[in-house]
Amino acid sequence: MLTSSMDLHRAGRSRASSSTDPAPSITSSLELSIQTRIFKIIVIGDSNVGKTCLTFRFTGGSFPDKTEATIGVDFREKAVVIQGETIKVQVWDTAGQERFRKSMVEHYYRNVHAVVFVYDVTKMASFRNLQTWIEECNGHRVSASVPRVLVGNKCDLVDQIQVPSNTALKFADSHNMLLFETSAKDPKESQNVDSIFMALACRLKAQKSLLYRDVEREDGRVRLTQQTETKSNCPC
Ligand SMILES: Nc1nc2c(ncn2[C@@H]2O[C@H](COP(=O)(O)OP(=O)(O)OP(=O)(O)O)[C@@H](O)[C@H]2O)c(=O)[nH]1
Ligand SMILES: [Mg+2]
Repeated sequence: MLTSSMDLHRAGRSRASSSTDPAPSITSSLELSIQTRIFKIIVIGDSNVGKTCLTFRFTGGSFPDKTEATIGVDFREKAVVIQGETIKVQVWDTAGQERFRKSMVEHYYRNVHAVVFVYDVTKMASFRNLQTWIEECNGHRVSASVPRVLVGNKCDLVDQIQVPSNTALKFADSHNMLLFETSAKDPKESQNVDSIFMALACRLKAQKSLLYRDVEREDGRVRLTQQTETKSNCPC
């Protein structure tokens, strides 16, 4: 799992103060946690469409040399600044293979803030299967107000494209989703990959104020309870 710059920053601060007085260190670390909003974004789609590579490109800024099928889920995080506010984008890179995801599905959809559906532009079957992924999402009571986007990946394989852009666009329109066609592999597309997650983060910031109010302790761990309220439009 990658660590966000916010995590490093937070760890640094708490280490610095803990050498003199451990009590303020715990307090300031907790205050920072409370102040930082977290947007949970899940990435869904067939196995091999490039979910891991896309999330790696966004959070790590590169294309992984080698990937293996994701088992369960991999968490990746990135701190982004939107209109002066630092927000932690928590990306859930889910498993596409049924055998590696079945025990995790409930966790994927719980308290999700946005959904990214991915298909492979060189595999028509991965595009057709989107309907099944959308049904699974709807079946887990994900509210219609949760933003969803469609991503056609592997656009660098120009000679192998099977899913025409206009077909994908029609599908996206009919499901009220934005369409991004991109490549996790092509470094020239990296800004486009970033814009998928940034567009969602901006939209979420405009929609909601996720306030972390009630701090509970459970099994020795601190759990932050979130509350949602409406906010003004984001000009991003
Ligand atoms: N040419 C090209 N290959 C890609 C791209 N993105 C991913 N791949 C390749 O596609 C294969 C699968 O990528 P992954 O990111 O592991 O796929 P996944 O969707 O996470 O698969 P699961 O974890 O099994 O669900 C790997 O061999 C990647 O190198 C891309 O944009 N272009
Ligand atoms: Mg994967």
